[in-house]
Amino acid sequence: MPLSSLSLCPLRHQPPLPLPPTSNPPPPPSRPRSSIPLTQLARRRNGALVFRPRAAVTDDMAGAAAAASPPTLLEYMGRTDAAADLTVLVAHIQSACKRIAALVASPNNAELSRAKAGSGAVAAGRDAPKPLDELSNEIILSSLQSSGKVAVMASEENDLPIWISDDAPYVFVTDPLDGSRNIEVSIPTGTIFGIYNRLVELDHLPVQERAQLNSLQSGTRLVVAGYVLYSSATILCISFGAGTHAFTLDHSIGEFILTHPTMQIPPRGQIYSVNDARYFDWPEGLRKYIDTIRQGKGQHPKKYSARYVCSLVADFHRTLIYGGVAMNPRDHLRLVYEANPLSFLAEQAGGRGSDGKNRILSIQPVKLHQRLPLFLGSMEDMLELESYGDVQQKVNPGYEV
Ligand SMILES: O=P(O)(O)OC[C@H]1O[C@](O)(COP(=O)(O)O)[C@@H](O)[C@@H]1O
Repeated sequence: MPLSSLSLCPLRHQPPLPLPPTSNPPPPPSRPRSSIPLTQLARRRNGALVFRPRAAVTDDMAGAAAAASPPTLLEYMGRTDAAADLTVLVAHIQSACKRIAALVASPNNAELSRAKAGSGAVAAGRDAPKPLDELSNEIILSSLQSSGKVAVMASEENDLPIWISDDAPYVFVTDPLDGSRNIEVSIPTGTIFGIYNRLVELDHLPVQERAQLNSLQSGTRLVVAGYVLYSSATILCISFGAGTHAFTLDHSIGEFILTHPTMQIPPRGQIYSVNDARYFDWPEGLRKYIDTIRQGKGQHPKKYSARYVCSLVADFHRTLIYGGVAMNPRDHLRLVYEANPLSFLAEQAGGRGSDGKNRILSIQPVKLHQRLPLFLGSMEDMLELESYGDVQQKVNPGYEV
């Protein structure tokens, strides 16, 4: 079924846009994995697996390289005790994200954005969904439908959760394309998602109520959390509740390959990430914290550096690898499909996700699109930040840029 003809989702912004012709390229011809031997594996100090070119290749070396090849995402799942249903679902999610990766890199993006601007949607402001948000949402919904494994999808792009199937085992929450306001200047974007078990005890309820309550599960009940970063590399980072692992899309074989097994956020980093144009709207505690670490007068006696992409997945991904804190102090980000999955990944990597006061995962969602401040990062940096007490930005006038 063509995505553009989907009609069962109550999209906030109708009509659905046609997919650009280059959004779904045929997968590259697959190559036997044993033919990777032009590279050899090495491990970086931060734990990432990297490939180094080989000078010459013999059959023995090819065999050894095949044996040492890091697994694809599905091979990895096959080696764990992942449920078959979950593997099917993850296979569909990764396919959807490969399509979104192609979409965000498509030369048709500018044209799509101009078409939308011409339709008057710009008047809805900087937070108005962009065409690619809607297309990404359709791509994900369509793959969940064909997986047969999802009962309900709750998305940033839909006012209400969409009931898909009565008997399917999982609940899927997602921000299909975060950071899309940056798309015209090719800044990284990302998909965020979480998977819960369907609550069978709610099966007797009317469908809308069932859909809502299934989607409002506490983050502590997440079965899987993940994001896909669309940047110079396309990286799928995922946790099944036993560590956080990242897989990098190898375009030559069309597969996500394990590159960052069992990630650990350094207990302390030296980077803070925040939109500090908001400095004068910040509360005293947050200003003091930033002033202190900038000068190297905090618990860590080094001057901190600033990095801020303004794309949550990119800022979080950097923080996961280098450590430090990624801050969104105003109540702007969404608990259910942004803060919860990212906090789960942070915790599984030894870090912390908080709203400045409380652990994110212990906040019970009461509304699907509930917003809150979000702080993610290294354990020691997070505890130091929270010790300032007053770090949530209450003044939130809405910003034009
Ligand atoms: O404007 P601010 O306060 O810097 O907020 C930026 C944050 O908002 C986001 O763009 C998300 O906003 P949307 O959910 O409206 O796309 C994040 O990617 C980013 O971290």
